[in-house]
Amino acid sequence: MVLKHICAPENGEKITMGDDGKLNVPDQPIVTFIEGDGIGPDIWKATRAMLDAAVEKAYAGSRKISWMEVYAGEKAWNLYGQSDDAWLPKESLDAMTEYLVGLKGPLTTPIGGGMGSLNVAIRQVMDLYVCLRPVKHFTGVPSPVKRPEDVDMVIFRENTEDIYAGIEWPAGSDDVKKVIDFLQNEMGVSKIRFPESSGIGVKPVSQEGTARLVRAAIQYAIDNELKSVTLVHKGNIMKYTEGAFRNWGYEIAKNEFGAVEIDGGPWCKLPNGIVIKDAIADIALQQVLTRPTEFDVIATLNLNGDYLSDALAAQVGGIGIAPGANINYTSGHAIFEATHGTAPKYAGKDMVNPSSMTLSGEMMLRYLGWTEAADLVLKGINGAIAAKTVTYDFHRLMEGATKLSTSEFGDAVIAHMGDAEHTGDEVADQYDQLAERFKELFESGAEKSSEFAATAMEKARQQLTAAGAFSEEQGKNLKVFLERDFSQMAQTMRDGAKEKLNPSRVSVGALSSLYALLNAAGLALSSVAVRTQKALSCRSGEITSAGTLTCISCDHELHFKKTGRVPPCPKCHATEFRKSY
Ligand SMILES: NC(=O)C1=CN([C@@H]2O[C@H](COP(=O)(O)OP(=O)(O)OC[C@H]3O[C@@H](n4cnc5c(N)ncnc54)[C@H](OP(=O)(O)O)[C@@H]3O)[C@@H](O)[C@H]2O)C=CC1
Ligand SMILES: O=C(O)CCC(=O)C(=O)O
Ligand SMILES: [Mg+2]
Repeated sequence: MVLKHICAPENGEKITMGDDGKLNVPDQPIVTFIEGDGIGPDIWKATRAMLDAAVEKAYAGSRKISWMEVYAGEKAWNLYGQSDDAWLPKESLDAMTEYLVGLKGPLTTPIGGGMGSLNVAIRQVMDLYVCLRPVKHFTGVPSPVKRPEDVDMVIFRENTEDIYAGIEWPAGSDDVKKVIDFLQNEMGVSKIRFPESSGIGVKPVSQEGTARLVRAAIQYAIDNELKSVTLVHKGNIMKYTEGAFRNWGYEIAKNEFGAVEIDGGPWCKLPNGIVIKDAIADIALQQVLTRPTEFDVIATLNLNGDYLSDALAAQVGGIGIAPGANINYTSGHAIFEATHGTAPKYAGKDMVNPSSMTLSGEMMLRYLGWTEAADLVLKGINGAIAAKTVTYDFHRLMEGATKLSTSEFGDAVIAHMGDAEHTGDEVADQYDQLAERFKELFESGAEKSSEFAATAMEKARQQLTAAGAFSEEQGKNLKVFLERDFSQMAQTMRDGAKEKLNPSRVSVGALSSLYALLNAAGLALSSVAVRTQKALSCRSGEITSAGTLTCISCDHELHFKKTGRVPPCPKCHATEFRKSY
């Protein structure tokens, strides 16, 4: 590809899509970015610093993003010669297509005339058919509703069709006269109230477009073990577009996912219990506010999705913390961007909340499989909000908060990435503390043997007991659990089953410490005593690190995302479990 203004970074490789439908992500992937108009440069600068810091902290230099700037909007217009096609240069579209994944700032769209939306153009040209917008409350964020924590939804907005397709003609133009003439004389339309002064827009909604959107939404609900998918439409009025969306949506659920109707339909249920239902858009807008717990995944058309995403964002603290992604799950192309626009009155003031773009970056890291870095971004944002160090939008609604600029907030988030982990359960926190101290002591010693590991673990217990972290007896119990998890994990890794360790869980608590230690020590710890299966099993009441516990009696699985206390089996009440990762 010959590039005029875009410079491919010297270091870095392309992300590609494999034949198996999975992304191949090198350790130094080239990721495109568009700064954007208005507040775009402010939030991009802070976001880049936060994402780079998270990646550096998570992977200590073994992974790094090679950012490549591509141009759109005002910056492109100035750079590419101030012509009509300079707003979104072809080479920018080509580069975003070639490099697959990007992060984008907001772009201005004039109202009531002028060029069409560049944002919509990127989605259409790259065929990014899903606009994915998760809406979730962060503890401590001010909200106008009583229970913002009840809002935990993901919007799947169709991104390439509907009235957003940009097929429209202005009132009085020759084109609109032709269209109205055709409608009246060829199609027998008599319902255009003021034909002489009407503008006309066209709303294409296809079966294929609906199917791929709804398919992605249902798959997401399955992958994330959610309870329902709601098709939101205005199909009572717009029967052959929005009504068809609803009908095609149900067909996909039945034909591709084995859904069966509940009580004669149209609601239906997948074999795993996920309910597929629908709601007319006006009442849906009320119900997401009054009964948010009844919505998990919302699959909807382009315009409805646009309205719903800003309205829902308000319930969890506003548009300053509303991330999003535009994705084609088949080709792998994905451009991540905030839900909000260019907020021109704040442009260049280093004032607005960058979280919307940073959380879009967090979604991007997760999309790349860089879960540990994504978790650190969340940890940093949670930490900054918990410390009440926030930007103006939250500050104006929070008691006793400190107001930070965009860049200062970014620095605060980076600082909080290093906070100690807390599980919320005191004993689980003590266990994580013991694991972390054990790791530190082991790493600081020159010797890397299993004997030294045993010494370091005992020393960690003694030090923390002396420091008052727990009692003598608690410390002894915790050490038994830690020894068990350590041996179990060493065995998993010794069996060459490192890949069985789900990386999304490895970054959490004791599991993270043990993983880092065993990963670094390698074969030196291969002689950690192999215990009997009995001694390696976990029992109800004990503490254990993140992982999967399988009931020895009925094979029911419990998925621990962080360190916690083992409960009795919720299915058969047995008390003994096998652990895996
Ligand atoms: N994907 C995209 O690129 C999008 C582009 N746009 C375009 O953006 C332009 C401006 O649109 P507009 O309707 O003003 O909507 P905006 O989303 O740009 O801004 C509206 C208001 O939302 C609040 N806000 C937005 N971003 C932030 C942030 N990061 N932190 C805190 N508060 C924030 C501000 O509210 P307050 O003043 O109350 O603090 C702001 O005045 C238009 O040209 C539009 O077409 C719009 C949406 C998406
Ligand atoms: O393209 C635009 O200017 C606005 C788009 C928008 O509001 C959105 O995609 O949410
Ligand atoms: Mg919008």
